Amino acid sequence: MIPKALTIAGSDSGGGAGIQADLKTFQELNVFGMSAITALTAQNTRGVQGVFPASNECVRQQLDSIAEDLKPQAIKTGMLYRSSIIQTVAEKIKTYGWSNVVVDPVMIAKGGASLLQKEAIETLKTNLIPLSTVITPNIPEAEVLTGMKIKSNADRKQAAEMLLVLGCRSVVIKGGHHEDNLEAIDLFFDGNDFVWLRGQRIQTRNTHGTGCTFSAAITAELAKGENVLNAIRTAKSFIQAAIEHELNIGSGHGPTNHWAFQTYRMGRP
Ligand SMILES: Nc1ncnc2c1ncn2[C@@H]1O[C@H](COP(=O)(O)OP(=O)(O)O)[C@@H](O)[C@H]1O
Ligand SMILES: Cc1ncc(COP(=O)(O)O)c(N)n1
Repeated sequence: MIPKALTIAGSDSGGGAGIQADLKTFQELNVFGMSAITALTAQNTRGVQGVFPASNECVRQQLDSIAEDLKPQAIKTGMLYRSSIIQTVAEKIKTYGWSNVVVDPVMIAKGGASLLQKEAIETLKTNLIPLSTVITPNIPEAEVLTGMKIKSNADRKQAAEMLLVLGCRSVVIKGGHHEDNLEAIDLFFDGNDFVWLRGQRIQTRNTHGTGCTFSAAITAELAKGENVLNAIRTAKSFIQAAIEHELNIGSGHGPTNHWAFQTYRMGRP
């Protein structure tokens, strides 16, 4: 069976984050990618110039069209923008019984633009996170979701425990925003074990779309039937290669290199 994955997210016209990063990542991991677009953004490596959200009906119909004909073995959510879109997505996940749900709680673009309305945070917590297999907040997102400051490793563990109480089955709190300048370390927790996933920190400004790419790689591996921790380990290796082998595209925060994992880690077939 061909593994198929669905991304429910925003479009990044610059090609480095959002739907575009997700589909490129699925493709690189040999997974057939599908998409439901929640918002169009006018965006490049310098920032977000415009946000044009889709109607609820538009999101609903995309999800129905996919579900009626194609069965994704895993799905991810990225930019959802407003509360009613989150509600629509949560309803459809339940209606279609979709499993292997990765929720990337995208809130703010690296340049500072808001990709999620403030009043939608509560809906994310109550409607969508309880349906998820894994959520992948960065440190600032984990702080918003828990209401606590995260500085030390002990803080991060405590935040992971609090996030599990929201009803997700597991969590990875990503360390890209941590002040450690030698390593980028992510923390996985599933209610039993804490696992620290370490990687060398690359000194670069080309980190546009790292979070999208990381969660898409987890989704692709889940679609193939991998368990959550193995999926996260592969995703960590995928994003490490994508940051390390930088492309230097654009004059701002450039995209990561989505073909680096295949080319340098796996060797192209
Ligand atoms: N400079 C870097 N060098 C190596 N890995 C990084 C770097 N920045 C982020 N990462 C990794 O990329 C992934 C995405 O993390 P992060 O940047 O925190 O997410 P987001 O894009 O949501 O803010 C994580 O696995 C993180 O450890
Ligand atoms: C449409 C869209 N979705 C998500 C992000 C977040 O990007 P990042 O992965 O760098 O946090 C973005 N900039 N644009």
